Amino acid sequence: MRNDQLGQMAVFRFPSSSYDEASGVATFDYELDGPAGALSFTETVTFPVPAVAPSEARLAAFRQVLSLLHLVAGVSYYKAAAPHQLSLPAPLSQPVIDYVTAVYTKGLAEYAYRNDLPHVLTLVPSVPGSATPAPAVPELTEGRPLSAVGGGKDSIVTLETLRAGGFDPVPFSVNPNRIIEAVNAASGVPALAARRKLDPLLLELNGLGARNGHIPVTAINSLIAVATAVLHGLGPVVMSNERSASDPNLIWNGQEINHQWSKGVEAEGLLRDALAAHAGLVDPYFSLLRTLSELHIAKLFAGFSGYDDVVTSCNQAFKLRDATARWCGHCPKCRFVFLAMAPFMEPARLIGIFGLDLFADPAQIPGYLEILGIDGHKPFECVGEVEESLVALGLLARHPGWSGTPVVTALVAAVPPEAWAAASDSEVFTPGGPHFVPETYAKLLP
Ligand SMILES: CC(=O)N[C@H]1[C@@H](OP(=O)(O)OP(=O)(O)OC[C@H]2O[C@@H](n3ccc(=O)[nH]c3=O)[C@H](O)[C@@H]2O)O[C@H](CO)[C@@H](O)[C@@H]1O[C@H](C)C(=O)N[C@@H](C)C(=O)N[C@@H](CCC(=O)O)C(=O)O
Ligand SMILES: Nc1ncnc2c1ncn2[C@@H]1O[C@H](COP(=O)(O)OP(=O)(O)OP(=O)(O)O)[C@@H](O)[C@H]1O
Repeated sequence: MRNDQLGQMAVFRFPSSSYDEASGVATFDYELDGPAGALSFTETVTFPVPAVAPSEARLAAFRQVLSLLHLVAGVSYYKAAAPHQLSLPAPLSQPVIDYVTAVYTKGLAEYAYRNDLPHVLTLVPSVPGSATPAPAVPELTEGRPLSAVGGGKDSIVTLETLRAGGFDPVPFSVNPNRIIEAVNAASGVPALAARRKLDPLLLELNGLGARNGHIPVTAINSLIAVATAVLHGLGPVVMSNERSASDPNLIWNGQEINHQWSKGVEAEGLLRDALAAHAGLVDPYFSLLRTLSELHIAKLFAGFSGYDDVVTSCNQAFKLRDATARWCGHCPKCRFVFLAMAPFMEPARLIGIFGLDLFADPAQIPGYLEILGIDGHKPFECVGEVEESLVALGLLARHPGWSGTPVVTALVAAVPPEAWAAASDSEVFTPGGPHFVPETYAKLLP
């Protein structure tokens, strides 16, 4: 199939899905169709098979979560062509339609912006009828929490906070690579894992120049985590998504473009409502760190030195091919995390974690000016708010170990007086904003 044929695709469909209880393999089929012909894709997710067979009620709820995952995981294949029609396969309740619509519009907003495809922002799926919401079944989400581990500082803070609070969390990851495995080993807690495999045809089409871009991967990982928790008789899925994940990078065509949309609080609320309506799950998913800034989380992370040799937040280390061993040292996320951790660590410790000293290298200055809001817009990466970066820099200017370094010196001189005035320590270290943390867990937060 040539690239211009892909451009003519008119509709994206969800032909079928299946689940094999013995092997734990779920299969999700997708189809792009248009005047130049159709293309079919199959994605598989292999769930850990529970030692004890789940009850009928649990299995029924699990299958409902799988049917939602089928819809959401389609974004990877939809984006290869971005047709105007999204044809959902079955009657759905309104909260599910709302969530799926948001995943394909707001979750793909960065992709739409970068590929200049404004129609994606206003996509309206076609649905063959409406379904009645499921009755609530509270016992399906009572149990040990499942703590999603991505290998970075945030999920380590969550895992350790849950442990310290006596919640006995089960670490869980999708496609754990050697970094996540090393983090799990450092925690000493036995972990669960699911394996997700993209259809190789997608990568082939990418190679031929198909449309490509960012997808709301947290939405997919979250649903795989919820499905695993339900299957294994565990409690809520606890995420580590911070306050700043809800902040857009820019406005385009009157709509917010947020690289981290599926980590934001709007996505969290919509997903919770969809899981309640579709599978009867009560409080199945929340982010423990929702009210905290990235800087606050970095401060908490500094209290857990047992992960220094393994923690890695750089996205380059999580590519399917040619991944870096740990921190790449030259992306916005590396810059931001180095800046956020530095006020709370002596140079030797932080340089040990990263394997290099970003503040010794003047070539890092232009990238830092973006993060500080002095140049360009907030980078399309998981970085904190401009205010947090300014507060961190203010702390570094007074830090004996860091204040005289070439990068800190240059950045302190570059920040205009009005920017310093707008940055307030108290806001950054005061938890705030909307969240869905249940009462029993909220007491764990500072
Ligand atoms: C690791 C990474 O940043 N990947 C993005 C990158 O992909 P790249 O081509 O450099 O390498 P691969 O990750 O190996 O992917 C190969 C292609 O496969 C497709 N694909 C991959 C995963 C998936 O779930 N669906 C897919 O369709 C895609 O076509 C890849 O080209 O650039 C891509 C294009 O811009 C991005 O789509 C890749 O992003 C991954 C889905 C990914 O895992 N990204 C996370 C690191 C990420 O962005 N996390 C956000 C969370 C935001 C959210 O709302 O969820 C964050 O940390 O802020
Ligand atoms: N492979 C994965 N499997 C399960 N959950 C994941 C995976 N990758 C990320 N997550 C979860 O998704 C959320 C967003 O991921 P993100 O990469 O921002 O977090 P992180 O790795 O904990 O920390 P950092 O921001 O330092 O990278 C977090 O709650 C994280 O635990």
